[in-house]
Amino acid sequence: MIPSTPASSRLRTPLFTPKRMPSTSSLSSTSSLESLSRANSKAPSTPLLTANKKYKAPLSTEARSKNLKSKSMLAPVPASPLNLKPGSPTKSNGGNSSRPRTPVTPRRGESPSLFPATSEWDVSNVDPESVLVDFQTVEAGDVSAEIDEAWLKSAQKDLGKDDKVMVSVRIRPSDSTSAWIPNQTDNTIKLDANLAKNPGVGSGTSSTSPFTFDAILTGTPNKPIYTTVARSHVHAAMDGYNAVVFAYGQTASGKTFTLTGSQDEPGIIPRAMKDVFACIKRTPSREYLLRCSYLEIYNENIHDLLAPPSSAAANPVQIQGGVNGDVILAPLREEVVTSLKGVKEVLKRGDGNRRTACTDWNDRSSRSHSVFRLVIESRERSGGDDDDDDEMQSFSGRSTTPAMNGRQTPGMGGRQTPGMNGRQTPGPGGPRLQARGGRSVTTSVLSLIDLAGSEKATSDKERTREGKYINTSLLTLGTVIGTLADNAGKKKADHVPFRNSKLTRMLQPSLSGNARISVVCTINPDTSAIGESMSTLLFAKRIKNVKLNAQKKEVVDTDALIERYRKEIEDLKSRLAEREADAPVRNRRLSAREKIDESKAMQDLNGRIQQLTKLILTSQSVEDVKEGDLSRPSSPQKVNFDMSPYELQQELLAARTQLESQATQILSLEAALSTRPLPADASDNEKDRMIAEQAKTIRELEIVVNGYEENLGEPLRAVREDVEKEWSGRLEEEIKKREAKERWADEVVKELEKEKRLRVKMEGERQALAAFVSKFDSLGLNLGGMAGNGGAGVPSKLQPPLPSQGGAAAAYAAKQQARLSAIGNSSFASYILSPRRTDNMVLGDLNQDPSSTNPASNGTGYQASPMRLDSLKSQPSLMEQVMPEEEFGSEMSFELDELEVEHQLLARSVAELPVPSLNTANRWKVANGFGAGVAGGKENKENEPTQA
Ligand SMILES: Nc1ncnc2c1ncn2[C@@H]1O[C@H](COP(=O)(O)OP(=O)(O)OP(=O)(O)O)[C@@H](O)[C@H]1O
Repeated sequence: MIPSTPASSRLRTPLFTPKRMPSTSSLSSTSSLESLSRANSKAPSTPLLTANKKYKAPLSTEARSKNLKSKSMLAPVPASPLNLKPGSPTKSNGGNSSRPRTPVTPRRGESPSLFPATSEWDVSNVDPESVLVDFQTVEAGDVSAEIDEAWLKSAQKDLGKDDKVMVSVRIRPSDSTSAWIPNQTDNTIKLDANLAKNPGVGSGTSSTSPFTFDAILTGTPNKPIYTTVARSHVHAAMDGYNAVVFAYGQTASGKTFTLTGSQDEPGIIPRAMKDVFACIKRTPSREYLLRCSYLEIYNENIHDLLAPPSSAAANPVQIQGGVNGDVILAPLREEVVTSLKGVKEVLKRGDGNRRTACTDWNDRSSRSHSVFRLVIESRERSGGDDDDDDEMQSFSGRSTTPAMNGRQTPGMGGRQTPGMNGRQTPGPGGPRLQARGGRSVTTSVLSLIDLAGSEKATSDKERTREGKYINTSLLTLGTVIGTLADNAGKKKADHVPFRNSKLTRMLQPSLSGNARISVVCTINPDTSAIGESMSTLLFAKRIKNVKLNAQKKEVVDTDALIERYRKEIEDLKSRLAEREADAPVRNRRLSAREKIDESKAMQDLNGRIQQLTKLILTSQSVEDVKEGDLSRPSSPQKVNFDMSPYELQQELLAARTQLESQATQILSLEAALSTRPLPADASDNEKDRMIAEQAKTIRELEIVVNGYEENLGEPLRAVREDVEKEWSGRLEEEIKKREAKERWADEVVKELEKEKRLRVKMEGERQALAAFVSKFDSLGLNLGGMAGNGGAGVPSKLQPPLPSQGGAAAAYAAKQQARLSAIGNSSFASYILSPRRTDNMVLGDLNQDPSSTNPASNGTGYQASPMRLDSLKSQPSLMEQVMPEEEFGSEMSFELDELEVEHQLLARSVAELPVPSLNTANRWKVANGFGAGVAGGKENKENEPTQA
């Protein structure tokens, strides 16, 4: 699309000459490669015009003189001032305001004859069989003289074997000091250390470590570039492998110069075409069908550069998913070429359509990614035997020979893509050349790609918009390459975002591995471009790690094979029938040994028939797989409703074809099944053989299943390890907790035992005490009667109370009570001897009313000793009591101060006995707690020594 010129621009004097292709007339008269190169080369820039361009490094003297030379060879530019090419000022030089807007190279229109609505070479209009190229049809002038036998031999060895992308770096010549130090001996390149240190010049990177690639190339000549980076790939394509060569680098670094070249320095594309014809010339055994297409990706739209402008604009090329990961581009014109001249015309037409424009950095900057594709199909040359077959073939379709089940074998692409005008356009990779007479067809695609260069924002809005699309798609390419390299390095299968841009989507099959790839990374050596060059080198380093595994694509002539097998089966069957018919007569004459031999021969015949039947089925399956893997059942795919109606239609078509194919496969399997059962009279040998076969199949299946389990087991093992780790941690924790509890339980048990011992001891003491008390009670002394005081009055030291019957027990209880209260009420001792538990032997008994009518009283008002003893005895044993939870101090003593009690008792038993010692008396008083008044310290004081 030609951008409309803004009103402001229209007012200005048109001071520029659009950089466009020379007119057709100026080129059509020549057929030499030089004229092609000239046509494809960009208009050379004069030093004057490029002097103040950013990144537009002055070219070497050699390059400049060559450019000037090529300029002089182009169509003469009139001296009119209107036609003078203006300089492209830098932004600082006024930028947009002073520079007239440079339109994109006009698409078509200027030379309508270049863009015919239809072409006689359009593949849909020609019979492939009539446009084959072989060693006889190639003209001598079309071949490159550079291929010699020695090179061919060495190239053959490596074709398709390299599983890595070939990465080369080309440094554009420059008059200014180069920031990079190349070493062509060890193929390394590194940043000049002085520049890296200088932050004003460098890109901010301090890395001076060298990058190593497959080749480091310098200088202007394109021949060594082609020989090093592209020739082996072109030959691989001729040998049946897909091959891709592309140039990557910042704007104005020399990508187009490398791919297309100039008149004096033809680039990779023209040289590759010469090599293609040279290869054909050197291969007399094969015949070729060559067809080319040319497209560009501009602002994320794909334009067919060979299609008529009107239809191309109305029908942008769509990318569709093909079978086996292929992509189908439709509608895309493919033109058959039979000579170098034909290729040149196609290229010329396509180049005329390419969008280039003058930018701040490049007079003729590619504003799009351009892809030139050559589909190469070849097969063994016919010896003439199958010429009759040729007549049976329709030029646009496949063999009409019905296959075994009467089915029509689908084409390799599995479907025919309707073209723009309803014509049938095969997708790329869909062979037009038919495998026939047992001769298989090899198909490959050679893609030569000139990427647009990454660039910074320019002063022109349109250029900036284009730049954004360019940078975004290059960024996606970088991401895709990065992920592929990562996947290859770490053996991962991360999602690769091929669909994020048209470029990566189109390159998907190749980048996924099914192509030999060579990348030329072009760099501008200027110090001002260190950052961009560094990023180009990093891209180059990443793509080096992408793994490839290019496979030859071969289509065998299954129909011919099947026909041959069928004939042989018929022949064998008739021989078998003959033998069986005269078997009864013959068998009579045969010896036993001959009969065995005869039976063996029959078995062999049967075996061969079965083998051939199997082969027929296998050939058909192979064909199905090769022709689009349609026979293999696949899980239903999700329908992407974002697809255009056209794409959906294609999907529908593909699905229908797949259904048909599956139906066919069912038929084949049924046929196979019907041949399986053994005949009733099958010999033991035959049965053994079949059993052995089945056993083998089972073994194979077991191997597959084991392998599957191992693979599947891997993630499970990882999960199990994680779980084990987690649970072993928990288990340890639990064990620790349990041990702590056990320790605690041990301690509790020990404490309980201690407690038990204590209780036993206490019980012993209690019983001893009871015995002691009963002993004193049995003396019959009136300990509680206070006889010495006349039976009344308060006891004093001078008149201590006389011992009374049961008094010892009371005295003891009182003493214990006093002791325990000192220890604390909550103690075990207070619990044992608390009033609650000794209701009938309270201390207050000593002061009990003598007139008490208590039947237990002995008339003195005090409980009889036996009663108290009984009461004491009626106390539950300590051993039977509930264990108190508190821990009792070990310092608790229940020992009875027997001596003292005895002493007191003796003192009381005789009224006039000498007064007990002061200390003893005091202790006794306190211990016996003579009522509130008696116990009070005051009253005690009154009764103390003064009274004495
Ligand atoms: N190796 C070289 N020897 C001589 N001249 C060169 C070389 N490489 C590039 N040039 C010149 O430098 C200029 C820019 O090169 P070219 O157009 O190939 O860059 P590009 O990378 O394709 O830029 P863009 O991405 O903008 O299209 C052209 O005039 C070209 O002739």
